[in-house]
Amino acid sequence: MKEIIIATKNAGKAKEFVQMFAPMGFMVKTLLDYPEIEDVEETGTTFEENAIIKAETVSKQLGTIVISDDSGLIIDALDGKPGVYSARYAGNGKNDEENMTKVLGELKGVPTDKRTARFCCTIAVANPKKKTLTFTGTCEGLILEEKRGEFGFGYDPIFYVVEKEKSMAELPAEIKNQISHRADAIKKLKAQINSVLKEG
Ligand SMILES: O=c1[nH]c(=O)c2ncn([C@@H]3O[C@H](COP(=O)(O)OP(=O)(O)OP(=O)(O)O)[C@@H](O)[C@H]3O)c2[nH]1
Ligand SMILES: [Mg+2]
Repeated sequence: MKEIIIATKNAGKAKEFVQMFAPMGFMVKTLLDYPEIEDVEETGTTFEENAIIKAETVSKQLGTIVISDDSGLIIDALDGKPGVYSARYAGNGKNDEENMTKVLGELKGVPTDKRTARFCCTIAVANPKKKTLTFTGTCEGLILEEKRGEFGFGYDPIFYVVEKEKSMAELPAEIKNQISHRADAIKKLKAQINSVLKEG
């Protein structure tokens, strides 16, 4: 079976990579399968920089092709925050609930038309023998005033997808995986998958 290694410890992302790559016959491995690999520090200021740092660091250690995903939420009324700090917006070690509570507090009183936001995802593919490639996807939406829905992960319960009239967490995985920022980036990656996964 063909195998891809995703340099992530985020179980929500890992599940979506499995859902989107298993139908193509890929076995997806993540850093949960490589406990010896230490956390990679995300020192970049953009999704692209962080995606490249994660993929290249792990690719060097494993000596093989490694794919990473750096993603997050950009909120216009907060000048683009939480952005690359999405995972740790409420502080290091804080969780999705605390991050959402912080965002909702900061947007209190902001009217609907000013609550525009987008999810962004950059996937990097690092190959020890080639230049690193990146693929970026986005998904537009609005930030709700309260959480809705139980599916997905991260900020999905407060992210409203206008054309579906539902929060991202109210959409089943099959739908999220057609419209999300990650789906958009993965579509671009899949279009070049054979050359991307060539070792030499
Ligand atoms: O509602 C959401 N739906 C999504 O589809 C989604 N994708 C990303 N995010 C948020 O952005 C952070 C990424 O930060 P991030 O790329 O550094 O990942 P991470 O630190 O969680 O894991 P790793 O891949 O670095 O190991 C995550 O924690 C989430 O808060 C999402 N939220
Ligand atoms: Mg991270």
